[in-house]
Amino acid sequence: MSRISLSRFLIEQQRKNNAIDAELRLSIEVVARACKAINHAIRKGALAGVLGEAGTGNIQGEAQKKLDVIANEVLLDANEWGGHLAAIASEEMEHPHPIPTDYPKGGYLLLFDPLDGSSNIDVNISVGTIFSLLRCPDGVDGTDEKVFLQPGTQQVAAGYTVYGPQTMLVLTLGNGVHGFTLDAEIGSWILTHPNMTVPEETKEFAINMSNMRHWEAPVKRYIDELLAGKEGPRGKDYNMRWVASMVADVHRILTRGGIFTYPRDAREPNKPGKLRLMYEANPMSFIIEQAGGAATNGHQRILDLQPTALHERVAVFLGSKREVEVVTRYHQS
Ligand SMILES: O=P(O)(O)OC[C@H]1O[C@](O)(COP(=O)(O)O)[C@@H](O)[C@@H]1O
Ligand SMILES: [Mg+2]
Ligand SMILES: [Mg+2]
Repeated sequence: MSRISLSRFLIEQQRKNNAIDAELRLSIEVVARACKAINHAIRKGALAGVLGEAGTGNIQGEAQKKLDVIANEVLLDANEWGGHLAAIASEEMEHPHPIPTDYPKGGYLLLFDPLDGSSNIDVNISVGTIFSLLRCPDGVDGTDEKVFLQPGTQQVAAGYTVYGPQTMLVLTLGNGVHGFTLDAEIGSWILTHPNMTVPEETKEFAINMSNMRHWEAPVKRYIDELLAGKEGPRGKDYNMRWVASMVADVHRILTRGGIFTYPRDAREPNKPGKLRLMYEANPMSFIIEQAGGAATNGHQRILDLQPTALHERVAVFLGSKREVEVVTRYHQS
């Protein structure tokens, strides 16, 4: 049986399905290539001296790990000369990054979380990269932050890489979700999980339970009911998993169903959640919806939210449709 590489898959999407143009295809290829280099650094770990703190902080006030900085640089470096982009935005940079004047430019905006789940790097647990692509309107300066502030419905592609027991890249171009496994010996992403779907029903949830005392009433009610199991109002026993890498938790949900939640809580009342809308919640919501699931902030569909800032935060409930519907309903009553 012939194997379908990411490159062949993307060419087919361009030529047969007209789902993407050449610029978008090349931009996705460049992101995927950079993720191979990040994978290489992660796999080397202590041998390459890449573990531990960088000794710096990002714009969000979070301490950066060495690999946060390395992954950001790898993605920037690859995409500024090889991508067909108008500008790049990252979790690790306060403002959009311009494409140098003498480099080729294009009509797309790339956003990424270069390393997701960075608290897990030093303990050898799965981490990931998340990315999102938007169009940059003609004649508009891509480095103007406002150009990035488009609702998630405007994404033309989104994906993530999970650096786990296998390295996988999961991608949507708005016509389904497809998973590619890195064949490290030949350096190719191979289509191994075509048409991934999230089952509508689930018995598995993901939340950081240690924050329970800070949750709002609808979240507390929802989780209490899951914990009550067969004897409770939901009438079944639920299992819980929390990797603390959104990428790994979402990948599990794409593979076998479940609900992932990172609600708003009372620890930092002025922040509507921990996760970032533009390069965490939006790409993951696009993927989950394309796989038949749902994603809300408890009140509204995440993809419909109008962003107001590049590093804006948002509450996240995503995964199996029925569960997302229940917790969203509880926020409305
Ligand atoms: O440590 P907590 O509060 O459970 O948060 C875990 C969440 O934070 C994150 O690690 C945030 O991502 P970054 O590592 O990119 O900042 C998510 O991947 C994960 O779901
Ligand atoms: Mg993250
Ligand atoms: Mg990160």
